[in-house]
Amino acid sequence: MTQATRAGPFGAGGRVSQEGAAGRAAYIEAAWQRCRDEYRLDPDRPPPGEHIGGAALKRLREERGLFERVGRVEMHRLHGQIEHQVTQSAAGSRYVLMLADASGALLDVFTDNANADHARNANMAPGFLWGERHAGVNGPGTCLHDRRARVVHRDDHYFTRNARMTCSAAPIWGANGALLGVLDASCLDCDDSRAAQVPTIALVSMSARIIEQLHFTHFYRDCLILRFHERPELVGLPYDSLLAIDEQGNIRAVDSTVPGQLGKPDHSGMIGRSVGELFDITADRLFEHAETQPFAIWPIAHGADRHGFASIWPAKQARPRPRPRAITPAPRTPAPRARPRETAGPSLASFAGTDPVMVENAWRAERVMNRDINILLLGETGTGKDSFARTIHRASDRRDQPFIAMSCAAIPEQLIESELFGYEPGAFTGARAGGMRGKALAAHGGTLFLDEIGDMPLAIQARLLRLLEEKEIVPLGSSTPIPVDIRVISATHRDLETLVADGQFRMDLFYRLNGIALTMPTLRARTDRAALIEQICREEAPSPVTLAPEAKAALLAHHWPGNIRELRNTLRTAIAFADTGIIERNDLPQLAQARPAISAAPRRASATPDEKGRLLASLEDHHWRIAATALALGMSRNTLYRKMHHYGLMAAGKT
Ligand SMILES: Nc1ncnc2c1ncn2[C@@H]1O[C@H](COP(=O)(O)OP(=O)(O)OP(=O)(O)O)[C@@H](O)[C@H]1O
Repeated sequence: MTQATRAGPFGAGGRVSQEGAAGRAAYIEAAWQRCRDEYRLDPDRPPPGEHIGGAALKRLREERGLFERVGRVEMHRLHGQIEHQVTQSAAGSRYVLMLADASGALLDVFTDNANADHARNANMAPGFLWGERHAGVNGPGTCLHDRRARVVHRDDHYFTRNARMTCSAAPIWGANGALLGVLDASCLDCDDSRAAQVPTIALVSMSARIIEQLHFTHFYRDCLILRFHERPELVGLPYDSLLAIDEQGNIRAVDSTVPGQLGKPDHSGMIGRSVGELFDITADRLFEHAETQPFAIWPIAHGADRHGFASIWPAKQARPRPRPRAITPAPRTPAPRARPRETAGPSLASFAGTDPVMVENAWRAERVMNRDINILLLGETGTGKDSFARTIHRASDRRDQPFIAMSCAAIPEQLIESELFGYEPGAFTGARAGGMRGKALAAHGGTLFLDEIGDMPLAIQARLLRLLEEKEIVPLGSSTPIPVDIRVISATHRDLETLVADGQFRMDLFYRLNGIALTMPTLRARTDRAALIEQICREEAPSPVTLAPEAKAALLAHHWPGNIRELRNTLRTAIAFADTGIIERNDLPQLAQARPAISAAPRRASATPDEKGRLLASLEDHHWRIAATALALGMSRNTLYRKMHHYGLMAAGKT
């Protein structure tokens, strides 16, 4: 068939035939229609194959390292299996296997030497884009669009250059409904009928499932994995369903088969719930199983009439499970409080807890943290932007390099430039004799965290943009640029788009910083509030404490305008007062009283008339010590600095 005569399912002239072209599936017709009407592709004029470029491919592979690694192992196995079970050809397989991410970019290609040139000429090489928009109707592209396993047989392909192939492609799902990518087996020069593809698509779908499971169990290696199926002989095989259970006994993630197995529409109502809410087993019993009978298979029920079998796989990277809180008051000995260290801290998954928004944030951060993509963290004060930035840094491949934080709100405007870019000796009056390196250079090789980026003075924004684009700095008083290799994470509670609209923030800088924006949920919106309260109690208490039920109820009901920071401060104080080792409701007096206007008001609300006076009084009470004043007012130091700046409050003698 020549290009001129290829009509596809539309028939000659591009019209959709009444009954569809002979034997073609409806999904092929729909895909042709998309390519023609939506993507404006001409079947007779294929564009050249589109490649994402070497640097982008390198970043993509770094970012999808785990996916590619587990994919490659399985592709190797699948290739051998297809060769023996499907082609049964002594001359070797005619199949090329492809693994692509969810955008259709090929990450890996596997074939034998005989097909390697053919595959390369057909753009079957890492970095080429096989989404429908670039490659017309094809196995990986149409599978990704439809999110279902698809066979695209010979003339089903939109472009002639692919019309001798048959592709069998299956989606690969990540945790909590995310699409990871696609696995495809393409038979080059395929003479078999469409029906003959049935064994191939079955094998590809099974391999996609195996990749899903390997990825899931590895990604959640610090969790217990609960595996279940209605038939005991299928537990532990690729047919069963997987849940990741954290050390509190809460469901952190579910794989793609769980909602169907439990008769739910999707995963959303499950994340963050205790395992006991879905199954007839308590968290403690589950942990006991993990310790005493790992991998054993036992009956389990979910819902009144659903019975099945389960086994528990212990965490591969175990973190100690907290012991149940002692009810008997423990003698309280003063001990130094563990302070968070920058070099040690939770993994991304455990920082996220089980709140679905945070789980999604961690998932997305993991995907970009090793790429040249700037991360913008948004959210109210105290929601954990700074802590999340540090966690991302620790999880990234820059973890052994510096993490340098700079708050644009805490530094006087005239000093931000020199703090960030450094200066040469004698650059200005009052400069240090030896000059200063600046935060950007100090972060070389690591991460620069720009907190309160919305407060970055307009005058300095152009220099910051240059830093981000050119990856070099010019210290004040110098004319020689210094190359720097930094990853930038910025954070703000402010609405940057409004600042851009008001002319207070450069649009080009906004887009540059906003490679990916992650919004931190407020504490009151977090579904894992109860677990966070327990966790912070453990972190803050020198010896075990128990929360009385009324105290717990009050903590859960509180509005938390200061978010996790306020919660931590509240618990710290309560622990200090709870002499018996039990936090009672009256150890939480601040939850009862109406909150002072300055901390109860939303961050962007206009100030109350007496706010300045209240700030001044508190500053004086605390001898102008910023940390102590901020703590007493229930706000972050950044917020306090900003308000002081706003009201022109300065300790006598300071300028
Ligand atoms: N996931 C978490 N688990 C435990 N504690 C947390 C978590 N996230 C934040 N915190 C605690 O909350 C407090 C505030 O966190 P952080 O400074 O990161 O918030 P922020 O959003 O950067 O605040 P601001 O915008 O006011 O600077 C810190 O004490 C931190 O330890």
